[in-house]
Amino acid sequence: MPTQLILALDVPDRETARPLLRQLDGSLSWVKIGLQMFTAHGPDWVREVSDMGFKIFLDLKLHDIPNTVAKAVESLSVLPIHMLTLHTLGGRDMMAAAVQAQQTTKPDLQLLGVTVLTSMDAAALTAIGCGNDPATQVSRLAQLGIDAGMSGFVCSPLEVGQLHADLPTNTQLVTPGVRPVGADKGDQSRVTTPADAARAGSTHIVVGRPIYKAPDPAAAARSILSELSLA
Ligand SMILES: O=c1ccn([C@@H]2O[C@H](COP(=O)(O)O)[C@@H](O)[C@H]2O)c(=O)[nH]1
Repeated sequence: MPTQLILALDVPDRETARPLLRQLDGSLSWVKIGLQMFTAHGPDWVREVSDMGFKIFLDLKLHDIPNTVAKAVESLSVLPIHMLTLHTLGGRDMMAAAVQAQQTTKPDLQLLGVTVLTSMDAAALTAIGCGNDPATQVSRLAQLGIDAGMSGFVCSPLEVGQLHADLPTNTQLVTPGVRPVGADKGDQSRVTTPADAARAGSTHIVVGRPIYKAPDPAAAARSILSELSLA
């Protein structure tokens, strides 16, 4: 399966998002709804984007005690979503409780564990008391997630090769931290190009600002898709 492109739709409101989605309809299958739009517009927005024909990656990065996360997964299971994130840092029991809730309520939902945020570099990990470099920490958290029954992970494309080698072959490896050559990195630290992410084995790449801030978002998306198809 070729690497899929997911648009991170981090815009302030529906009035901004709707025309963007209409422009991108036809070239894109996946839209990521994250904290900004979900806190503003909630489940109704998820249903609206799904009704437009997009597959939904709901990126809420759940992180709480096991019972609370499991109940949140149950509540979210009524929504038309295909992927949902939680933080692997919540630990094995939290992930296992989430997996159990997902299997009972929505067996086709992919639960993805966020490993080390792509905005963090080695110094940022040291500052929170983690002695591992990002690659070692990503591998450790992903292995914990596999033990808990998780179906995939969010990491930087820089770690995908190692995870590919270490994890079961059907593991979804979803990578933000992707920038076309010359694009502004913004607050991202661990980045590569779409082509390099595809060659490393990302199953999906997540791209936001380089598309929705581009003068022509549809052209920006087409260019990334073409880069993925040639990789
Ligand atoms: O480690 C992570 C986890 C999630 N994200 C999300 O991906 C997008 C990236 O947007 P860009 O504008 O392309 O930087 C954004 O929604 C993040 O919340 C991430 O970047 N890193």
